[in-house]
Amino acid sequence: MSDTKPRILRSVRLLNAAEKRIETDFIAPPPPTTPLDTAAILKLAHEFQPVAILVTHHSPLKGADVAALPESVKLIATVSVGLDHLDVPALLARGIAVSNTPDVLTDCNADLAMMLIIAACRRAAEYYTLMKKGWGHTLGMDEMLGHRVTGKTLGIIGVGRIGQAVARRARGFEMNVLYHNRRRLDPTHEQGATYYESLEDMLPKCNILSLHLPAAPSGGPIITARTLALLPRGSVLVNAARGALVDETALIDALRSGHLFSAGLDVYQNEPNPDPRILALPNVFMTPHAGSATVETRTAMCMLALDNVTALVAGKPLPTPVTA
Ligand SMILES: NC(=O)C1=CN([C@@H]2O[C@H](COP(=O)(O)OP(=O)(O)OC[C@H]3O[C@@H](n4cnc5c(N)ncnc54)[C@H](OP(=O)(O)O)[C@@H]3O)[C@@H](O)[C@H]2O)C=CC1
Ligand SMILES: O=C(O)C(=O)[C@@H](O)[C@H](O)[C@H](O)CO
Repeated sequence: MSDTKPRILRSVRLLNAAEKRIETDFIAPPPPTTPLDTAAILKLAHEFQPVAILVTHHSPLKGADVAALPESVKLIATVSVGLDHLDVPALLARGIAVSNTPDVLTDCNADLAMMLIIAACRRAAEYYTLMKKGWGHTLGMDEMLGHRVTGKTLGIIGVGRIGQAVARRARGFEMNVLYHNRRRLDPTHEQGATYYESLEDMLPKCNILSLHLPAAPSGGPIITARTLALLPRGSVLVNAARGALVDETALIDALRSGHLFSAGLDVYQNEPNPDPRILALPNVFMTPHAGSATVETRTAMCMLALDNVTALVAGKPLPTPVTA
């Protein structure tokens, strides 16, 4: 090991291609066998004095954690597009650059959102549970019926990279796509989707609502008892964005009462231990925050995070800097 190579830390073991690159290009401790929490990262950072730290949303760096980073750290490279685990203004104010991994995960997250939409509409969780129990009786003509996906009205909150990719997929299912952002897209990017400035106007028209906006660092949930009540009875909620966007008690009430037919969830307020009341609901199809969890995407995310470190140490512009 030559000490002329840059010293870096990562909070998780990366994919093999990225681990090989770390061996060749950087000096780093052995890959963690389990993800490091924030306290462990800070401790190691003081011992190791890295120039950059690769983190994920499992290891937040906010408030006092930012102040506690050693002077050696010049870049926090998050292996995620989401930034809600980082106090970006505080990091930038300390002169620490921030990078993330947009675009490379867009398609896989949109694929997973479509999986949740279809699974929630077609009762995949209940079918799977029945089959694992051994099935055992021929279903009646009107037993365990789901809802058709083709042709339905899909509302999307947050039509950025991932939201637009979901909208493209939805068009393949002949869905009518409505969307809400704080600002209307340039009409050339709308591709037939209809903009609603107000959720009050959009939600009553949705059969399915899919969330693809970021969680604001200090913001409350956008899906509450009030916004859920605006959805038509029998509609479906999908969240592959962030758990903090949904008031889970309101969601549970809506699923129990039948106001919502079902939900498809990849993210939860309390990860990795979601509310047991959600786990107990039959009409929720759940995945474990796996929106980007493919070999191809996770490899690309790790490599892009390292590309940012390489650029930083070479004094070049970061490929995917976070500016505010
Ligand atoms: N489940 C998983 O594993 C993954 C989850 N994600 C989540 O998906 C999120 C979106 O990623 P990506 O599409 O790349 O991000 P983008 O920044 O491209 O898109 C976000 C969109 O949300 C809109 N938006 C932001 N705030 C609001 C608001 N308060 N109300 C309505 N719309 C809003 C923005 O438009 P405007 O500014 O006009 O409002 C923008 O169009 C990430 O932040 C992350 O949290 C991402 C990857 C994997
Ligand atoms: O990109 C995001 O915002 C994500 O939430 C995901 O891609 C996770 O970062 C990924 O699961 C690594 O922890």
